[in-house]
Formats: sequence, C-alpha cells, structure tokens
Amino acid sequence: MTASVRILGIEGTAWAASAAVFDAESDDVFIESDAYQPESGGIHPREAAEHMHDAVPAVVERALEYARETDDGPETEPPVDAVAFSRGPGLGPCLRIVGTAARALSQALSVPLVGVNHMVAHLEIGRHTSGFEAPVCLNASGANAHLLAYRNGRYRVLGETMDTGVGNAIDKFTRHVGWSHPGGPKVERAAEDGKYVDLPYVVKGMDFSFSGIMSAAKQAADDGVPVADVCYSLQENIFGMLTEVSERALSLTGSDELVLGGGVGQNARLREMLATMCEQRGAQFHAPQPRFLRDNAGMIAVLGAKMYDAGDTIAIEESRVDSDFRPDQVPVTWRTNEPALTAGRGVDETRVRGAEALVDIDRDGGRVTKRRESKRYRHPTLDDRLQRERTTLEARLTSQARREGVPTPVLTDVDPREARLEFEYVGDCDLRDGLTVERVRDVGRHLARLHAAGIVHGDPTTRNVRVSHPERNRAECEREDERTYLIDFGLGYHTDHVEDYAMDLHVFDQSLVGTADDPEPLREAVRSGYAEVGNDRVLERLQDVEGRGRYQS
Ligand SMILES: C[C@@H](O)[C@H](NC(=O)OP(=O)(O)OC[C@H]1O[C@@H](n2cnc3c(N)ncnc32)[C@H](O)[C@@H]1O)C(=O)O
Ligand SMILES: Nc1ncnc2c1ncn2[C@@H]1O[C@H](COP(=O)(O)OP(=O)(O)OP(=O)(O)O)[C@@H](O)[C@H]1O
Ligand SMILES: [Fe+2]
Repeated sequence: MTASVRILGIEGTAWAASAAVFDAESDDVFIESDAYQPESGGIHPREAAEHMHDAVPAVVERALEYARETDDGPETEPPVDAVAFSRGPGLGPCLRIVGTAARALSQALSVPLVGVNHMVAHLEIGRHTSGFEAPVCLNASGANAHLLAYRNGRYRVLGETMDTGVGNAIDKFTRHVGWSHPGGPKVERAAEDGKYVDLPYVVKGMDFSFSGIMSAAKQAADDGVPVADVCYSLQENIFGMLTEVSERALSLTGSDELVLGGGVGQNARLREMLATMCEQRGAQFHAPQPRFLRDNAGMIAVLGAKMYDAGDTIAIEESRVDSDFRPDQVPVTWRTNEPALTAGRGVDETRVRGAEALVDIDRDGGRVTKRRESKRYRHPTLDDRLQRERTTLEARLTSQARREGVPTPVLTDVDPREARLEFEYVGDCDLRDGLTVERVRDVGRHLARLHAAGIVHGDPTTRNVRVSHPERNRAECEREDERTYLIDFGLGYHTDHVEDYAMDLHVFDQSLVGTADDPEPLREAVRSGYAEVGNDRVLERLQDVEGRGRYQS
C-alpha cells in the first residue's frame, strides 16, 4: 500500500478520453485527456466509441507512468489503491469501452474497482475544491442540466431540464448556423459583439426547458437577426434561467452555498451571473477550475477516493455500465453529516426574502407587501419584462384561483410598475415548516381544482403554501377550518394542456423530495388528494414526466 490513498480515474462518457491520478494526502490531481473532435456535425456515438478505443489506453498509460514516478511505496505494490471509472450516464458504446478498460486494469493491478456516477462527480468536485459543507449544486453540462442538493443519503434532483441538456441545446444552434462542434465557446465569443433581442424564457418552479428558446433562436438567425445578437441573447436568457432556478433552490433549501459543475460552467457569463446572484442574496459561490468543469477523469478520481474510503467498491460482475444512470440513484456512502434545513422564520420576523421578492409582513395589520427585486445578474430589459409580467399575473391568478374555491390571500393593492403587491396575511407558517399528510393532500385537491379551471400555479413548492400551525398560534387552530393556502402565482398561466398540469404536480413533488424527511407518504397524499377532485389523465401523464430528464444526446 502507498502511504496515502491514491486513485486512478478513467472517464469516457462522450468526448473526453481521460485518465487521472488523485493523491488524497497532497490533494494533487494529474489529468491526461484526449478529446474527440467530430469532423462534421455533433458527436457521433460510434465515432466517439472508436476514439475511446484508440485513446483510452494511451491516456491510462500516461497516468500510470505518473503514478509510478510519484509513488514512494515499495515497488512490488501497485502504484494506486483503486481504479475508479465513469459508469454513466453517457453514450452506451463509449461507456462499454471504458468499463472494459477499467475492469481489466483493476484485475491487472489487483486493486478494487469503484463505479462512479459522472453527474455526481461533476458536483462533488466543486464541493471538494470549495470545502463547502452542504451546497446546492448546479450541473450545467452538455447532455444534462440539474439542480441538486443532498438530503437523506441522496443527491435530490430539485430541478432539471425538461428536454435537452444545456450544452447540447447551444451546440444544436451553432450547428444550425454552420459552426463546428463544440458550439459553446463560439457562442461565448460571438456574444461579445451582440446586443439584446427578445427570446423565450421558460422556467417551471425549478425545472426549465430549452426547446422553445432554441427554435426561436434558429428562426431569428434565419430571419437575418445578426448572429452575434442571437448569441448574446441566448446567453442572457439561458443562463438567466439557470441562475434563477439556482436562486430558487437556495431559497427553498435555506442553503447559502452554491457550486457549479459541468462543461458549460467554463462560460464566463454564466459564472458572472451566478456570482452576482449569490452576492446579492449574501450567499457564497464557487466554480472549480476549467479543467475540473469540462469532462475529465480528475473528478472521477476525486470522488472515487471518497467512495473507496467509505468501502464503496464494486465487484467486477456487478460493474456493468448504465447510460441512464441518474444522480439520485446513487446511495451517498461518503457523507455522514446531514445538513438541517434552516429553521423556519421566527414568528416575529417582519421581512422575508424569497427567491424573487422581499416580503414585508404586518401581522397586526393582517397585511403583507411583496416587492419583486430587480436582479442585478439579469439583463435589464429581461428583468423589467419578467418583473412586470409576473406581478400582473400574480395579481390576476391569485384572485381567479380563489373564485375557483382554492384558498388564496385576498389581494388588496397592486402596482405593476413598481412590481408591488399587497395581500391579506394568511396562515401561520410555510408548509415546509409544518409538513403533514393532511395538508399535503389539501394541496393535491387545490391543484386539481386549479387545473380543472385551466390554471397552472407554475411554482407550487412547500414554501409557496401557507398553513396554520398549532404550536405557533393556538387560537388560529381552534378554528374549525384549518386552511391550506396557495400563494405566489407569479409563474402561473392559463392552459388546457394535460402536460402542463402534470408538470405542475411534478414541481410540487420535487419540492417534497427536496424538503421532507420522509417524503413517500406525502408524495402519496398529494396524488390521492388530486385523484379525489381531478382528472386521472393528469396523474398518468405525471408518470411520463417523471421518466424524462434521462440522458439525451
Ligand atoms: C454525460 C456526459 O458525457 C456529459 N458530458 C458533457 O456534456 O461534457 P461537458 O464537458 O460537461 O460539457 C460539454 C459542453 O460544454 C459546452 N461548453 C464548453 N465550453 C463552453 C463555453 N465557454 N460556453 C458555453 N458552453 C460551453 C460545449 O459546447 C458542450 O456542449 C454530461 O455531463 O452531460
Ligand atoms: N399572503 C401572505 N401571508 C403570509 N405570508 C406570506 C404571504 N405572502 C408571502 N408570505 C411569506 O413570504 C415568503 C415569500 O413570499 P413569496 O413566495 O410570494 O415570494 P417569492 O420571492 O416569490 O418566493 P419564492 O419565489 O422563493 O417562492 C413566503 O414563503 C411566506 O412565508
Ligand atoms: Fe460531463
């Protein structure tokens, strides 16, 4: 055995044939990579696999040489303690080649094998290099885009793309305008000379989708809008969406640490937006060095070392690869500390900061005043548009929902230009701080009622529901009707699409998984409440929606 743990990492999920050596004691990470560059178009899975076949042995050999050169243990011992490899997600043909190489190496060196989830590695490297205890993680990579937070032994997906990964979306646009792969860096360069044009902006709670904005961007380029302007505006909107959902995740979990992962994280504008957002809300932001952001075996070796330390190795027979491997499928064996959600605000607090707004609370007067803040990270034109649209919608939908029999606060005043709303004060605490099966079932009924009226809430989370809390206000709870109120309709809209109703339920479901200690009975309750009042087709579609967010190349 060497003095400190040393791990050989191998990566090859799509384009980067990469091997690395991580030395836990010195924290030294040696990385050797060989990138696949398609001659035309995007990544071809077969060609990429051929690249892996040709390039993996050489990068592994270089890494092993380095391991031997820097090894101070006896020569008869292997230069590393384990071989860690990317098991997925990724392109099947590539993964299989890397898996075969890793198994052979683990046998040849007589060291254990560690099977690493590539997406968890993208986020763990940021936790490792930042030293943050319990950050929210934004993974912005080619084939994925996830918002993740640790809870009860897993990384929970708080939000994700509903169609393609963020890098792939950008790459498809650059292919359309005839630029070579990868497109991300070219968009970044072109954007330097651009000015803002209007493009779609789609967030649903902490989920988001790129299909609308990408078709509009292609259309704009076809219509003769200067490509620089399209690139600039794509960055403003796409990264604005990712920053907004990151802020919402910080707000929901009460965390004040954010880390970035994935190849798109190399983009300076994205990093700037995230840093500005964190600064504005008093949170800390960390982005690892570029060599750890793009696909690389260093992150595989670093997480491999943590897993190895925890005894989380894998038998050769069980080490098959999984091209759909989701981050929330991984039992997190290497973390023991369970961060508590920050406690709900005290009864006396008079000002609350949400993800979007500052809310001033006048409990005695029975009023709250909500003011959407200008976001410094956002382009001023977009910021202005979103603030005004959302304030108007929130006013309208809050009242319409009540007419449909869904408890909401009475709107007493609205000023769209100032992005200001005044409501009746309702409930005693947020559902997040008083989660019960009965209340969650109520939310299911409320959502069903809204949907039946053609309204989508848009951001139903455990913080956007107010409940009466027995310990905080006895008198209140002696009322016969303990009510569950929906608030914050700013992302709502009218629609008759079953898909949109299912998405609404999905958003609530994700917030339960992200904030509850024992989410299963609650997830059951929201479905049963919904079934009492609503349309079964929506619940069926929910199952479909849950199957998405899989690896899509
Ligand atoms: C499953 C795995 O194979 C996949 N990996 C992956 O997509 O490679 P990654 O290195 O994380 O990200 C590559 C993407 O990152 C984009 N990219 C690179 N530099 C960029 C930049 N400066 N601005 C925007 N995008 C950039 C590229 O255009 C490309 O779409 C993933 O993590 O989803
Ligand atoms: N009518 C109300 N009665 C009582 N409390 C309220 C009311 N409206 C808002 N709050 C409190 O203020 C918090 C933030 O409000 P709201 O969700 O509307 O703001 P936001 O910035 O849009 O938040 P987010 O986007 O993070 O959900 C709520 O979680 C709730 O605790
Ligand atoms: Fe990646």
